[in-house]
Amino acid sequence: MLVTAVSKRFGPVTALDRLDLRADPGELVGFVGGNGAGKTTAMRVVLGILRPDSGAVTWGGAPVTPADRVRFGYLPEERGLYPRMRVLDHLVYLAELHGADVDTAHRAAEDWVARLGLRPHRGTEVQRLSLGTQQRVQLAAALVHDPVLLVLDEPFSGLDPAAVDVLADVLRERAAAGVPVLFSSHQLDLVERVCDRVVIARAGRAVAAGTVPQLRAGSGEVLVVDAPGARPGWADGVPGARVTGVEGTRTVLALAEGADEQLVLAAALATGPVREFRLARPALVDLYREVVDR
Ligand SMILES: Nc1ncnc2c1ncn2[C@@H]1O[C@H](COP(=O)(O)OP(=O)(O)OP(=O)(O)O)[C@@H](O)[C@H]1O
Repeated sequence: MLVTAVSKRFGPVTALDRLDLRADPGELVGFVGGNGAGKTTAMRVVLGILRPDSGAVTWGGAPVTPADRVRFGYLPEERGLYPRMRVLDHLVYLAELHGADVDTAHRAAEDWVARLGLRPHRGTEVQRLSLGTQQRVQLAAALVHDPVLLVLDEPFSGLDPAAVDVLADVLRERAAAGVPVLFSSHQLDLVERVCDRVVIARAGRAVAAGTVPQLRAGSGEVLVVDAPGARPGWADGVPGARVTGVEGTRTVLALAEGADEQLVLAAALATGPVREFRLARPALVDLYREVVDR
């Protein structure tokens, strides 16, 4: 699946600005970006729900057709299940809607019910389920017709840790089976853990794309300092050190070429006890901040 230079405006708002995006067969791609960066709009364009103002979406080298799209799996942002339908019936119905025969639809629905931990709920009306359980049903709905492409808008949101692990396994497995998988998420640690490649969007453009090691290229190591007594700005005077992130009592700093980390340590110790002081490779969240805040 290839998105080339797609633009989309809503009145005065430019949601997509010559966006490039691709997910190749067998690839698990994480699509990240701040609120309003254009992720949902891009996915809707891929699914044909929105028509782009310009640019192209291709599948297997040709413009995407409605027949292709029937075989795509989509988890929309506005979750859309029939509240009164029972879980298993709902999944069977959706599989049939996508062209599966009755037996295949039943088998697939039962398989996904089991896989996503929905067995106790198979006869329950969707509206009676907890939000996270509804989310599992919605995921099963995106998967039940054995899609050739998966496009998932924040599939991990609302899931408990066990369900996160199951879904991560499912997505990796689908990718290993040759399906291109594209999903959006704000959980950057998760994206870093599971994805082959990451695309970072800002203001409707892909501002960085690649594997996490590729995104790291050119940015040196970072210093992680945990100084619980430090006040904001504690590292301001240290030559060559720049704060790139703060998480709780931890500060992440980028060091310029030749900067002396011992000066950072001295500045940290001047604020009180230091519980952690280490050089690390930047995590995706650090790279993200670099790219998005730049
Ligand atoms: N139907 C619409 N009408 C008008 N503006 C829209 C519409 N859909 C999206 N937008 C605008 O387009 C921009 C991109 O929105 P989009 O939902 O694609 O971002 P996103 O990256 O998915 O954000 P989030 O992480 O908050 O879900 C935003 O400024 C949004 O307000």
